[in-house]
Amino acid sequence: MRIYFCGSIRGGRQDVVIYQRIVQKLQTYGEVLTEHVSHSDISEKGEDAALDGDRAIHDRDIEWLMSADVIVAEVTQPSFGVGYELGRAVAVGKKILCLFRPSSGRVLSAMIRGAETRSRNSLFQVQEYSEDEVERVLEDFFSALSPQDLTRSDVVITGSPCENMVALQMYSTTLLLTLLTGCF
Ligand SMILES: O=c1[nH]c(=O)n([C@H]2C[C@H](O)[C@@H](COP(=O)(O)O)O2)cc1CO
Repeated sequence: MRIYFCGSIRGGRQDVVIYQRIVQKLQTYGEVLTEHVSHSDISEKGEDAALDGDRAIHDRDIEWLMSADVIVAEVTQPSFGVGYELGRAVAVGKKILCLFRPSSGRVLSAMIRGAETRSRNSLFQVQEYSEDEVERVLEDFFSALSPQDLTRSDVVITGSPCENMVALQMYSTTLLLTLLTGCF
């Protein structure tokens, strides 16, 4: 399983110790693409972007994000980058878990809390937790994952299989007619 972990960098590094615990636990389930987010030698200045500056970080991370099976984000420390990553992940229908600690005294953005869908197989979940229960919260999340959750597709198909079949047939017929009329 490919896991993309989101955590604040330029938004503030106060929670780096909890990021380390999360990444360590995530590594028992699969490959954590963004392990560096938990490294204590990365400061609020961000990675040493020797390669090609911020564009290289952005393009690399978006490529990882799109290839990930599941996204786990620690959202207690507000971060533009994490918010952006979550928005891009929602747009392509990724399975997302957001972790928030109410003990921080912060109030989570409505654009994160309000994105939660409450159906049984919800793609976007917000989980409140306290530090001592972080491993258990992750265990519960991963043990409830179903194969359907693990989509790597960039295309979100919203219709029922039957509706999609009808749409495909109509599309093929239109294409055929266009080709035929183009020939005469
Ligand atoms: O140096 C970096 N490396 C990097 O991978 N990121 C990505 C991963 C994090 O989940 C997210 C953090 O965003 P921000 O720096 O705005 O807090 O952005 C962000 C930065 C710096 O903005």
